[in-house]
Amino acid sequence: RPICPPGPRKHWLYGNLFDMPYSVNWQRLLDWNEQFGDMVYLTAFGHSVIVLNTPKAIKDLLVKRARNYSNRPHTVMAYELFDMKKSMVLADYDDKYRELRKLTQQAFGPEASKKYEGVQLDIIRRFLQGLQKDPQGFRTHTRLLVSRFILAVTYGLDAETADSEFIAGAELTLQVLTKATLPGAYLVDLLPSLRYLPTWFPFASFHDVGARGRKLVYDHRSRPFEYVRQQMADGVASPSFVSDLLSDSYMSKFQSVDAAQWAEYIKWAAGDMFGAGVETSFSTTLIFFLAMALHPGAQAKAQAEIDLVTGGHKLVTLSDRPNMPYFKALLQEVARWQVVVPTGVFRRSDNDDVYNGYHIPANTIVLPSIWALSQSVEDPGRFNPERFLDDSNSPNPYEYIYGFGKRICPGRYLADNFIFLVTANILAFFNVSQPSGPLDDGLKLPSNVSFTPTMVSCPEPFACNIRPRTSEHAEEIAAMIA
Ligand code: HEM
Repeated sequence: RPICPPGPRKHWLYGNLFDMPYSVNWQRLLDWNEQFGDMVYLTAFGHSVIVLNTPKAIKDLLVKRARNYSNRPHTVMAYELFDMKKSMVLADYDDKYRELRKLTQQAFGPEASKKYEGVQLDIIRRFLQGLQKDPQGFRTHTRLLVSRFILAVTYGLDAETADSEFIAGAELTLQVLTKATLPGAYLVDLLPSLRYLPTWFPFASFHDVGARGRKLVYDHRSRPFEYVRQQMADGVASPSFVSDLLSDSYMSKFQSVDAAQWAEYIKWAAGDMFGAGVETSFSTTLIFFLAMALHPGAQAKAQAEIDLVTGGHKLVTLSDRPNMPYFKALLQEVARWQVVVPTGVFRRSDNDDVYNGYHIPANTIVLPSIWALSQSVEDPGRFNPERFLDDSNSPNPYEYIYGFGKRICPGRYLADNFIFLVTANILAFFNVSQPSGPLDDGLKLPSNVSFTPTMVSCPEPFACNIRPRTSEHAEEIAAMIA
């Protein structure tokens, strides 16, 4: 029988428990990559994890052998106790998932995504005004921006409704879910047999956490969904993921279940979008601010290009995009320079497998190291948009930052348009630079920022100066919304 792939030395009692890459240790990932190559294998208490470090290994397993590697890990807390097996992000790769996923890809596909440009620009105008009034609060404004964006495309909520009723609840659910989906965050996930302990048993407090989490998830998936249903019944619903998928043209495409069941699937899929879309888009926008504060030369080049294309005094729109090759390269470099989902979203192998002569046991957690791919260019630490000006030079980050194969991010076209519109309009109207005065408590200099070691990795709080480019720009921003 073939042996498992190589990996760090195992302790006689707890194996690789403390090596498990559930939080991102950049240096360790780099060392493993150099030491073990394509695949790194870790094991503890009967759980195994494989980190895939090369495009070839990722493609061979996650794409070519998709049938075996398209499920997610079943954590006791999130998957079972919170009932997240109903969600799209954690659902098993079965017929129901495939059908729902196909329709989601249509609803958020390249063509369909364009219809959200108007609502995205509305939200961006408010964001630019927020930045002008309170530039130091750029992190808070960015969070509000991306939350409004996701609630607008998922449920068609306008900014006022989203702010007043739904964002706080969605944020709270996201916090609780983020912890629960991390394999091993709760003892019950390391020792799943604990879940059979009765609720009154000491150490069984995870039952309470599970029951509270389940209620929270159910509430915050139902409320915005029911709101849209009511709006549809009243004939006033804006276009959105939910109103599209509940419409007759989509309903008729879904073969295997009745209307009530279909509505339940859509409710759960819609509830996933906040968790999947907010943190990723938030982090990407912050990384953009960081890159611009640190690289004034790249910023000036991008602004010169924007001015040439738009005349310098109007909102950048998607139609401007084909004429902005430098900005395209700059966004590719932002995406590569600091990837936001460094270890991918975990997968699970269904059956035993053999790859390159190595045994991969069934139920292994599989991590495609998006970070390793981002580092496989010349001088990876250097922020250098020029590397993407000649398309053939470096692998295109959009081929890995959104994941792989059957579970590749279905929000990628929406996210891509949105990130373009947000970042191009920041530079159209503002200069971003290093802070000049003393720093507020808890803030770092852009040159000194570290990134959270979480599945979606985000820059820690940092300071930067954000000022309208000229007094004319300042007036234009102020006039964007009366
Ligand atoms: C810059 C922004 C984004 C990045 C970098 C990103 C990245 C990713 C990655 C790496 C995955 C895992 C794919 C895999 O398993 O191979 C994923 C999954 C997913 N993303 Fe995104 N994403 C972004 C924005 C969004 C947005 C805006 C939405 C929704 C509107 C979204 C919805 C989803 C969903 C639902 C999944 C789960 C798909 C499944 O399991 O079938 N993402 N994303």
